[in-house]
Amino acid sequence: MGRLDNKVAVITGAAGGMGASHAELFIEEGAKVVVADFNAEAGEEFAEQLGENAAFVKIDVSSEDDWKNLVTKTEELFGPINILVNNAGITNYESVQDIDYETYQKMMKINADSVLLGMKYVHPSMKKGDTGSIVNVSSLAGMFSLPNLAAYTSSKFAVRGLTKSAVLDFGKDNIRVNAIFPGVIRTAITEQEDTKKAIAEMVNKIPLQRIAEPKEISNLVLFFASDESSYISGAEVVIDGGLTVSYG
Ligand SMILES: NC(=O)C1=CN([C@@H]2O[C@H](COP(=O)(O)OP(=O)(O)OC[C@H]3O[C@@H](n4cnc5c(N)ncnc54)[C@H](O)[C@@H]3O)[C@@H](O)[C@H]2O)C=CC1
Ligand SMILES: CC(=O)C(C)=O
Repeated sequence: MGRLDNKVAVITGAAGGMGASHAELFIEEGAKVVVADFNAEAGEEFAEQLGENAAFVKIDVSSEDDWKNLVTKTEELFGPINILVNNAGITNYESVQDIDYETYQKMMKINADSVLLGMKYVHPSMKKGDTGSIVNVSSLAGMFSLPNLAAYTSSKFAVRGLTKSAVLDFGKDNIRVNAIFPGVIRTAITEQEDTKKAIAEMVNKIPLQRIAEPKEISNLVLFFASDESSYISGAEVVIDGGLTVSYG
């Protein structure tokens, strides 16, 4: 028996990075998975690799119309949604004084507004089942700021706030909402040329002395997605190899 048997899951940003790792694990555990991403080429290929229990649906997570379409398509393919992982996100390494307003707004739309839209439009579908689970992906930068991360930090603090609001608003529908706060994980985001130096400096400070692999985050997401966490809502779990001990 899988830990997600009979569950329908939507994972945003699942064409690559951590989202793809979550999708693989969810499929192994018996879920039906919608790989939701705006990278259609990678997303389609990946969903095909995952097999008949996966499908790709194109979405720009900052578009209201795309969310409506995603919910309709998911229900047509697999039925009502039980699990939503709001994972898609982008980074920007600029300071408060240097960032231009347009870039700031784009970051907020993709990283934060997307979480509001996802929860808002998936909620009616989740209510059709007995229970639901939403996992919102913040970051260490949703707990503490780091230099030159003005927009990213704002957006990830917003994810934390939106999670708290949804815990209160969705509890009566037996929908649980939790947030995770990853540290430094090996994906395209941390491999970018312009960020390598900053990332290396962070990794030096990690008590476990290494970067994390995506699968290590997927194990936590799986726990929140499954019924094993049936009485957990509003949890905020930092998963960072101990890095934030020295921030607190
Ligand atoms: N990699 C890291 O060290 C950390 C990452 N995070 C967060 O984890 C989440 C996943 O990050 P990674 O896997 O590292 O990133 P990634 O860059 O490897 O993957 C992100 C995925 O999101 C998709 N995406 C980007 N914008 C989109 C949009 N507007 N609509 C739909 N899909 C979109 C991309 O196509 C890509 O498939 C993000 O929210 C990120 O902020 C948080 C803490 C640390
Ligand atoms: C990319 C990110 O969220 C970091 C390094 O905190």
